[in-house]
Amino acid sequence: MPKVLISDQMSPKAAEIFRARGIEVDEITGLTKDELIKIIGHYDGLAVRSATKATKDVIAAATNLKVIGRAGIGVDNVDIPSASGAGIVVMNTPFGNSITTAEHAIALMFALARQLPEADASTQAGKWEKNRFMGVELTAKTLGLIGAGNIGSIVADRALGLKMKVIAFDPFLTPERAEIMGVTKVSLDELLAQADFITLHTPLTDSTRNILSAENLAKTKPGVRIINCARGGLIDEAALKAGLDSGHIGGAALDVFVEEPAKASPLFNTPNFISTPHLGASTDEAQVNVAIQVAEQMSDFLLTGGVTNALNVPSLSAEEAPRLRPYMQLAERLGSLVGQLVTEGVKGVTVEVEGAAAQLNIKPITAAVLAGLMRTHSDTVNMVNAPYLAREREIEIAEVRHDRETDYHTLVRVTVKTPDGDRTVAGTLFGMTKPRLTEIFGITVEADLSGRMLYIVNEDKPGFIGRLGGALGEAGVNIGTFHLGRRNTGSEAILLLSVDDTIPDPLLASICRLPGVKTVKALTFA
Ligand SMILES: NC(=O)c1ccc[n+]([C@@H]2O[C@H](COP(=O)([O-])OP(=O)(O)OC[C@H]3O[C@@H](n4cnc5c(N)ncnc54)[C@H](O)[C@@H]3O)[C@@H](O)[C@H]2O)c1
Ligand SMILES: O=C(O)[C@H](O)COP(=O)(O)O
Repeated sequence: MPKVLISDQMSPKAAEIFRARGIEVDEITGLTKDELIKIIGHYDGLAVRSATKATKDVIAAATNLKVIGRAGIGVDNVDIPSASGAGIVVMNTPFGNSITTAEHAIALMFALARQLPEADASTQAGKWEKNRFMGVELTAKTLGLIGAGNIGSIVADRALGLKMKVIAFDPFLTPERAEIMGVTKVSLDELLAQADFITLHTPLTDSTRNILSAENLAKTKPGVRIINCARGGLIDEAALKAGLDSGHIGGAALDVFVEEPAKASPLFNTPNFISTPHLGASTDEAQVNVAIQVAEQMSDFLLTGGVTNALNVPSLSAEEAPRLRPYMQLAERLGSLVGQLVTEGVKGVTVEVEGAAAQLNIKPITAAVLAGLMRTHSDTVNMVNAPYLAREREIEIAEVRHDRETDYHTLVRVTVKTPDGDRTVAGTLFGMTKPRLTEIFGITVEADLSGRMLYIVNEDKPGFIGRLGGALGEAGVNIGTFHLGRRNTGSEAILLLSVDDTIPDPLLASICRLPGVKTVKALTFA
């Protein structure tokens, strides 16, 4: 039974779903890094929000971990390259808390416009400072969105409802999408110059870090009010403090900080500054949404292989998974076959699908080919990390879907480009479930690829099979199955035998010395 650790505060719905699906769950929050490292090896899945840091060290200790699920959007607390390298799927729940976070941004915009926290504190202190808190209307003001994805779009929709004009800077926003959203696409400088309110809704990346730098803050309209419910690090906090102190910035509301938890910040107690402790996603509705979603996604993956919202592996629905599984097995074996037979450096891999296979999601098939191919050289390769390792090794990957009639109902063909030329193998599924080799390096050979096998290329001359059988028999090696193919009569033949025992090296050497033998290779398939 798979075992999952929930290491951050999460709606009880998550644990309920795991248990209902037959998965064992431990809920242990507030773990230190060392405590997490000590126990993570026991788990197949780790469910987190933003408090748990799934760092390189944690991942190195996670010897059984297969999936990390983020109940929320931002995955900057998960070292994805390390997870990919370790073959761990990382998934998030990209929409479950979007409305809630957008509403928090709008709430902070109202709070800034009317200085609600300060007015509240003053009133409750018995001061009744009616003249001190003069606000501004939102109607007809310009809201500048930096980032117009899921959350930015919802903020735009709500702001348009408030009769604001909305402009957006987002390099990936198409003019068509901007029109549908009812916003004007602008450059960053135009946004800085025009916006009365600026709200940030981008991830923290190299291109967004300090996007509101001292230089950019200086380009904003005097009195601008700024909201950040996305990620700490998008705004230069020292420059923001200076802008608030000088009065150039009329107000700022931060839900997120460079250092979290932010227990001491120079921004605290600055006039016109509002803060909340990373509450963007904190509503009952959003937390139930993300908890249900993460638990369903992780359970699907652990129980059926279905992949949804993964950041480091192609998606594969729970319905697709059972149909694709035999193909992935076939693909993995074809990859493994070429991986074991091709010794020269692999420069490229082409995966072609024909017949029924051409109707399927090709990405997982390719990932399985690469996993099989590279597993020959590494025990830690799997479908998750194989495409990354291939890219790292500068292996060119191509995928081709054929629409033509074939001899087989369904076919997967793998061609590996090597310095000595292309090497192609192909296979089909018997009864749509059983992987079966159909072609090896241009020669038709039908065989199961499983267990221990012996691959031999020899001159197609009489007497060879008898001599080979004799050599194996004398060494006490039992032949399970025997498959034969040849290019032309009397030319080159290929023999694929399944054998019950490991073939010792001296026996391989003596088979190599049999007259007419060109190549001998012992193969193993999972
Ligand atoms: N405060 C919270 O509790 C909370 C809750 C949910 C999400 N978030 C954060 O909000 C952010 C946005 O979430 P989302 O769901 O809208 O993400 P999203 O991926 O749907 O949208 C992000 C947008 O940013 C744009 N973008 C990327 N680089 C950019 C750049 N250099 N300049 C301008 N735009 C750029 C992208 O094109 C995209 O449209 C994420 O960082 C997420 O982690 C915070
Ligand atoms: O990216 C997110 O989803 C938010 O930052 C929410 O984080 P939280 O789950 O820790 O509240």
